[in-house]
Amino acid sequence: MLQFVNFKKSYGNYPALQVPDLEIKDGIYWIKGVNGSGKSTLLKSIAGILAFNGDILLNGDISIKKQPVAFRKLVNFAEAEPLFPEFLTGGEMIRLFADAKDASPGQEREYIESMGIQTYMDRPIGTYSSGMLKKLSLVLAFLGKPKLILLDEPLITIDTAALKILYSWMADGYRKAGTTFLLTSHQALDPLELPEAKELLVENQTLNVVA
Ligand SMILES: Nc1ncnc2c1ncn2[C@@H]1O[C@H](COP(=O)(O)OP(=O)(O)OP(=O)(O)O)[C@@H](O)[C@H]1O
Repeated sequence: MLQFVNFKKSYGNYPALQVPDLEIKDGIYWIKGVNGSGKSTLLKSIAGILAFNGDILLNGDISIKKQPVAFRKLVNFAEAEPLFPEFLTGGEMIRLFADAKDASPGQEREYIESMGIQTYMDRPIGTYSSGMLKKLSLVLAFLGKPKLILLDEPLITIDTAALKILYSWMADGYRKAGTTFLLTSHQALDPLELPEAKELLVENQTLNVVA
């Protein structure tokens, strides 16, 4: 589902991450690695936020370099510490994303209600707490018909009820829609909630599938 071809990301002279040749099959993947190993660099590169050398292909033929719009329509990303324009309301942000990602009519309403964030959708994002912001960013990450959802530290700052909802969205996304998930987390995923989760390890400036 995701293929790295001579992938190299450097910051100046520092070679942060290299993945010469690796294919990741459909699934739910927990990306592990110590602080500074390159997990966020990996997700931001796949999301098309960071420039890098080499290529990343989706479903064997959609290249992030050659078909960036098609690629990014199918890949959604929630950042570890999301930053949105503070003057926009959550509802406006969601409508923007729903439009850009071709969400089906009413899809955003289902996610808003499921996460229970409808009460503050008309408030400017600048007034949100970190957990409120995180919930908004998680809703945005599920809009449209993504083939791949990247979640950077999705488990931090959200309350236990929201955590359960996130797990159920992921399980449904994978089992019913065949969406692949790559998520980083310094805390363990609940094996009862996501028994199919496999591990990827970022270590020594590269990425490996854990057997
Ligand atoms: N903008 C940048 N400029 C220079 N170096 C950077 C930049 N962003 C990240 N790095 C470096 O790249 C390496 C990987 O950073 P990255 O943020 O991807 O790690 P991480 O695994 O996500 O870390 P953490 O678990 O602490 O969030 C680190 O050595 C970091 O210092």
